[in-house]
Amino acid sequence: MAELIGLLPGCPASLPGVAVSDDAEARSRQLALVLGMHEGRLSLWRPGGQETPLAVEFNEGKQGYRLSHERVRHERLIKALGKPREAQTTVLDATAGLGRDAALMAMAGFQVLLCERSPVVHALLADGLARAPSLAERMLLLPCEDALAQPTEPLHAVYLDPMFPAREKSAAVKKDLQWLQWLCPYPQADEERRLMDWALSLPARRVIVKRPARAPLLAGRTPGFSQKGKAVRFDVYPRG
Ligand SMILES: C[S@@+](CC[C@H](N)C(=O)[O-])C[C@H]1O[C@@H](n2cnc3c(N)ncnc32)[C@H](O)[C@@H]1O
Repeated sequence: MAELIGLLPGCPASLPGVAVSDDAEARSRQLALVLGMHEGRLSLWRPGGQETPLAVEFNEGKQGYRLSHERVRHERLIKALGKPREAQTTVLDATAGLGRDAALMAMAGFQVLLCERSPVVHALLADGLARAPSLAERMLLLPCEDALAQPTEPLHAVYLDPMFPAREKSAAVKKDLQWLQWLCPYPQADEERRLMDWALSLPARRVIVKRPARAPLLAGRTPGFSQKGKAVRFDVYPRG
């Protein structure tokens, strides 16, 4: 599907898509989405659409609020991570997406390695990090091709948040989530199993999996315990 994205002037080189000169051309070629610079940020939007373009922004709005130092320790994800052993504070976020969860972990004091396999999402994330230098000191975005690589350094945790189909009834699924769903296909059962096996094989003290509250277990694996919220839960697989 990625070839249906229009790439406006100013996009990073070598992204999958078709070069277009402006929004009007993207619309006339019936492209579903365009990527380009909007208000100084690399952004994704629907050609001719009224929605706010999607960009990674760590400093403003709801995300900026969630990232205040006082707030992050109340986040379930941070509780699921538990206390790191001294000098072993690195978390590998293997499904980084727009980096929201990774930023929470970084604000809580972890060093976060980020993998993202979608080149377009990777480019949005890289752009957001370039505009948030103090956060970027604790968030290292690995090259796109390094997804599912084999890090050798001891990790505190591996974090997985694979795509999961939105609930049928939520007609109000936000546009940016819809666009992300369009860019990043849902994993098939065998891919979920590979992802989980890979995560469990890494030198980490725990694997944490984010799921919608009522979703089945990832790859059918029973966790040691879960941090449950109304909408999502974090399944924790301690590794000793
Ligand atoms: C639900 S989103 C993650 C959202 C993220 N936790 C956040 O806070 O923004 C899932 C992301 O994982 C990525 N992904 C899925 N499988 C992957 C893999 N094997 N390696 C790297 N990224 C993967 C998808 O491209 C998608 O961007």
